[in-house]
Amino acid sequence: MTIGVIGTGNMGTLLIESFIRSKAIQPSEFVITNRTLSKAESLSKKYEGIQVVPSAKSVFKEAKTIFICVKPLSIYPLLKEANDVIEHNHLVISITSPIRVEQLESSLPCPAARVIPSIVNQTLSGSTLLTFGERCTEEVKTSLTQLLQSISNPIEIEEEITRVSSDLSSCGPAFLSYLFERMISAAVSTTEITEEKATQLLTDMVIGVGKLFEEKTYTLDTLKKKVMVKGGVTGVGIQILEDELGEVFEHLFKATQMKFVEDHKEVDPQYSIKPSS
Ligand SMILES: NC(=O)C1=CN([C@@H]2O[C@H](COP(=O)(O)OP(=O)(O)OC[C@H]3O[C@@H](n4cnc5c(N)ncnc54)[C@H](O)[C@@H]3O)[C@@H](O)[C@H]2O)C=CC1
Ligand SMILES: O=C(O)[C@@H]1CCC=N1
Repeated sequence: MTIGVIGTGNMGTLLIESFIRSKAIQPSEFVITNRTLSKAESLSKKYEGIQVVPSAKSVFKEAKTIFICVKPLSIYPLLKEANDVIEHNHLVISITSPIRVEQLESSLPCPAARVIPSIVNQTLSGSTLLTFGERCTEEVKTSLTQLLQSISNPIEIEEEITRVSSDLSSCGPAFLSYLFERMISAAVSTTEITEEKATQLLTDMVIGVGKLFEEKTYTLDTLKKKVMVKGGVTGVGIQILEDELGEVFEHLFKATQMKFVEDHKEVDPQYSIKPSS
């Protein structure tokens, strides 16, 4: 199976390396390009066999299944530039949230899908958010889902829950890292613990909690109850969280929804189909 990747920044590189790590795709099955070609070339030096080509158009000539891993506004011009070599049996996969699959298919002669990855996919875990265009046949759906299963838990999502799903799955690692940093700095500023020791303890704890969830030992609620011994110290901490967190997460999800509307306002004029909501 030849897989094309256009754009080898953070996410393009992550997908290539994860598919290779999972052994789902051999380096020799990749045809890749990047605007700054040296970035793609450094990947082909790291993984012998990856083929680097000079343009998006060349990727479409060499591969039928193509991941487009560039910023939202760059997608439309890229598809237009490659237009005369895109055929009905290509499959175009975009990895960004503010472009709907209908918008992609409206500017293509072939099926399109959207796969929003997460930085955690590089550990061959976490979700990928999957949405199929109307032109995707059952065969296309099955083979793309199987491919994604090698690096993630593919979850099919409807357009309406795109932003919040990506907030949880793809932005979530950054949100949690921020919260963990705040926990560490508060621990350091209010007690005698060093930043190094606090970071070590928190990191070990997070890895352990992840493993407990992976082993399905506890749900969020049962884990919380197990630690919260009656009359104990955890309950005192949870009470502070309940009293003081306020509506911070409601505000967060509202703010990202508003940013999503702004992103669509920029991207939508490029496509003939406007979003329905
Ligand atoms: N960073 C993250 O955790 C996630 C990002 N995404 C989405 O992935 C997309 C890419 O994000 P990043 O990889 O972080 O960005 P990035 O800026 O690291 O990578 C984009 C790459 O595309 C290349 N590029 C741009 N136009 C090109 C063209 N016409 N032909 C060939 N290469 C071209 C650039 O040179 C750059 O290397 C964004 O739309 C983002 O929304 C999706 C899920 C998670
Ligand atoms: O398009 C998205 O939703 C992702 C989430 C993080 C960056 N881009």
